[in-house]
Amino acid sequence: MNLELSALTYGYRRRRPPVIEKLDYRLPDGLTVLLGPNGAGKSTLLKLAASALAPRAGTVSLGDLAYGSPSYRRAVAWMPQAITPLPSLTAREYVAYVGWLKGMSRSDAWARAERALARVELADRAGERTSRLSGGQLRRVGVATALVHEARVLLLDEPTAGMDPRQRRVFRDLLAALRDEVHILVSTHDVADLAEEADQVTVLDGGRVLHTGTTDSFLRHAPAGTAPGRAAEGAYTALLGDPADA
Ligand SMILES: Nc1ncnc2c1ncn2[C@@H]1O[C@H](COP(=O)(O)OP(=O)(O)OP(=O)(O)O)[C@@H](O)[C@H]1O
Repeated sequence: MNLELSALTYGYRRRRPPVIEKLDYRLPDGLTVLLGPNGAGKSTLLKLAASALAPRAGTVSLGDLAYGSPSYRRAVAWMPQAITPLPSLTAREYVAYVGWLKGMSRSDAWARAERALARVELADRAGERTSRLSGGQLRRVGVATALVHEARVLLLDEPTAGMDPRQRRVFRDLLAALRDEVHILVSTHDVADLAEEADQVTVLDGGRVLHTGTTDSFLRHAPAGTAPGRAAEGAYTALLGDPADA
């Protein structure tokens, strides 16, 4: 059961051209990285997929779940760019609260919050107030909120932005460990960091899918002679054109 967008169109302002126009996209299995320049429409696409925005036209489907229904929202977890901590709640309370909001019983949510925090390696911080966690830890709490209600699709908007290299490593390992259980779509500007580890790479530009396919097929766009370790950047630049011309 894969998330599927068909002829999806969305614009923030009626009189302006849409930001996303007639977009067809099927989220593959595993870990997919969503790349694209500023303003390409990555966040908008993730919000539409999460049913946080209502499309102007087109459809979003996930099996037979009704788009935007409580069961759809339980199956699809979305982590926006900025996670606001609820200062008075501990990490465990926060994760359990999200589970409860998604329709779980209090006791279930509480028990699974513990497990979800262990999965993101934050069991030892479960009793810490969210306001005292670092940005990277807060994003791992965000992933735990998806695991608590056993989402099938995880939509992550620039989760590694602002993380130091060690935090990024922890986060990459976490996504790699989850890729067999959930379909993950993660937007990022860390081209080199995430793209080479992904199963699939999708490049969005001007609200259109410029490329989608396996990581190997993406990396093949790198010009011949690209230095080892620069393949992802080379492929990205080749697909989008030289930044000096942008
Ligand atoms: N709330 C909003 N109101 C009006 N226009 C918006 C709004 N949010 C986004 N846009 C516009 O929609 C377009 C796509 O924005 P979006 O945030 O989806 O791009 P993005 O690829 O995620 O960019 P970035 O990499 O900078 O986060 C941009 O032109 C942006 O200015």
